[in-house]
Amino acid sequence: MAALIEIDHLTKRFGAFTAVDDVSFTVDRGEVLGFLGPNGAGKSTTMRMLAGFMPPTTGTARICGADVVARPVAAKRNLGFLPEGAPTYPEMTVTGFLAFAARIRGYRGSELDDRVAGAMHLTQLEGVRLQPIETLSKGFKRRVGLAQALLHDPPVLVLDEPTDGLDPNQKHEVRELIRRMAPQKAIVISTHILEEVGAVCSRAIIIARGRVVVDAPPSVLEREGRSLEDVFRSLTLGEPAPAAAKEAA
Ligand SMILES: Nc1ncnc2c1ncn2[C@@H]1O[C@H](COP(=O)(O)OP(=O)(O)OP(=O)(O)O)[C@@H](O)[C@H]1O
Repeated sequence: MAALIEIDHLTKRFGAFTAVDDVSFTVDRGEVLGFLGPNGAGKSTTMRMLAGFMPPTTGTARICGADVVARPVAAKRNLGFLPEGAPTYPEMTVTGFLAFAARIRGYRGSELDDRVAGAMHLTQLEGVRLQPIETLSKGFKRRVGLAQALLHDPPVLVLDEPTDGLDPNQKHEVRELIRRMAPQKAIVISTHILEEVGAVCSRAIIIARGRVVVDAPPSVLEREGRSLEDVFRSLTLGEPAPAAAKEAA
């Protein structure tokens, strides 16, 4: 069976600048892929293209077999996407926004209420349910975005920095949530927090200047007595990949 996420030779150019350069990878059910790279490496651009929010210049992305450009509705039905930053519609309350998102997904009546309550429970938002999003702290706004991505319990999750702005307890909760969901889903998370990769990811891709420089399990990257931070620094500053990581790629 095909992987739930299939990215094939994806490239994005902004004028003469190539932000994402011929990126290919697949993610199977049960995998949590950590997407790493320095600022400006092309992580968010890749995730936006995968989520169907930005058209690629060339290449394709498929979610559960549906091309995100040719069959956007089928692809999005199976996708939960947490974009960078805060959710739109800042004047809406948390429940109002989640109910709106659930209606767009086709839920009505008690099923809609159950979906909203379930997503708020998973992300521990009950205490702020009636608060306008614009009055929430950064961490709570992030969790509203995450709740929106989880509403329909999709098989594919694409989460752009899911723990950004969260306090240590909340980071722990979100990592636990990702771990719990992992066996049933294909999950991609981007992060700058290297310890998060060891904590939740079964595989890591490091991207630099738009290109994949390594694709391997964190345990393979950390072999030979090197920390993930050392590996990240050497790969993104231009050194060749360690032999073990290349073999796994
Ligand atoms: N709409 C756009 N127009 C022009 N350039 C863009 C656009 N969006 C992104 N870029 C450029 O593409 C490159 C990759 O950006 P991207 O946001 O994907 O990086 P990133 O790896 O997510 O970085 P960060 O870790 O800082 O979030 C950057 O140089 C960025 O300035």
